[in-house]
Amino acid sequence: MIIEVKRLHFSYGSCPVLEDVTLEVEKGEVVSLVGPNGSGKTTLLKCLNKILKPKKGTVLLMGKDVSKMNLKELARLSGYVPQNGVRAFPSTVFDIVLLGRRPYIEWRVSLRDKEIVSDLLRLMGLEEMALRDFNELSGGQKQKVLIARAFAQEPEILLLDEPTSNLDLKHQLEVMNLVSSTAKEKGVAAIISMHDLNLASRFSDKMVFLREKRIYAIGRPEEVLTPDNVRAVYGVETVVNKDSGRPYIIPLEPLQAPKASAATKTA
Ligand SMILES: Nc1ncnc2c1ncn2[C@@H]1O[C@H](COP(=O)(O)OP(=O)(O)OP(=O)(O)O)[C@@H](O)[C@H]1O
Repeated sequence: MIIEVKRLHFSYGSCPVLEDVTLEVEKGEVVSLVGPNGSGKTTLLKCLNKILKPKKGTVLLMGKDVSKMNLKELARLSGYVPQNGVRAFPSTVFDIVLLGRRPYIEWRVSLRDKEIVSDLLRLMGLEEMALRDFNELSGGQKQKVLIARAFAQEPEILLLDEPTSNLDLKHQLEVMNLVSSTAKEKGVAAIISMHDLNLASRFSDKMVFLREKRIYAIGRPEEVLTPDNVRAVYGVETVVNKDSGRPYIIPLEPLQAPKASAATKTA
């Protein structure tokens, strides 16, 4: 098992956000974290990457307690792409992606480091902007550069927080295909928070539904992407279509909130 989360609890101050979260991810598995706004997806990813410290429970990466790892060790193991792109000092796209090699660079950048970066820029269609200032890119372009940086780390684990939120349809598919093929070919374990349930269904081996601080459902998309689960987690009626292999949903209507009482209306 590459990732093992055991009975994790997390609070911001006195406000609990995650309770009793247990999760296992194997080599080569792509797991999507889904759930409404504020359900704790980002918080969970940050606990996995030692950015946040859980109140209780453990996170083991490759069998080792993440709280006992130093930053270099963690960076070799895990590539994290935050939700809202970072602002960097003026630096080129090439140099930002090269930062992903930092855990491996001892005295100076090697030819191999540069080749890895060039290959990734080509693979992700970023070659033409290699010498542009990162801060001048569009939101989607920045997102792709940060994903390339995470890949440059050659990690065993990828933690991606809404990696496709700023991407157009074609780039969404390109990035998700890249994550999926890297997972399968290199045995990387990926945990990805997402809002697009259909994209999650198409590319994940497992989906994790978070609701009210806890895991509400976990399993293969065919098992858990059901109208009942979507209603319970999001409060939306859906039709689930299964005619193309993986299930995909067609949202109908949000469930009606209880009608306001006469007293409330006239107040
Ligand atoms: N730094 C913080 N301090 C206090 N509360 C926070 C902090 N960051 C997040 N929260 C709260 O923790 C809860 C979970 O937030 P989190 O960002 O993990 O959710 P999410 O599922 O990633 O949401 P979204 O889908 O909107 O990105 C929310 O109620 C949020 O308001």
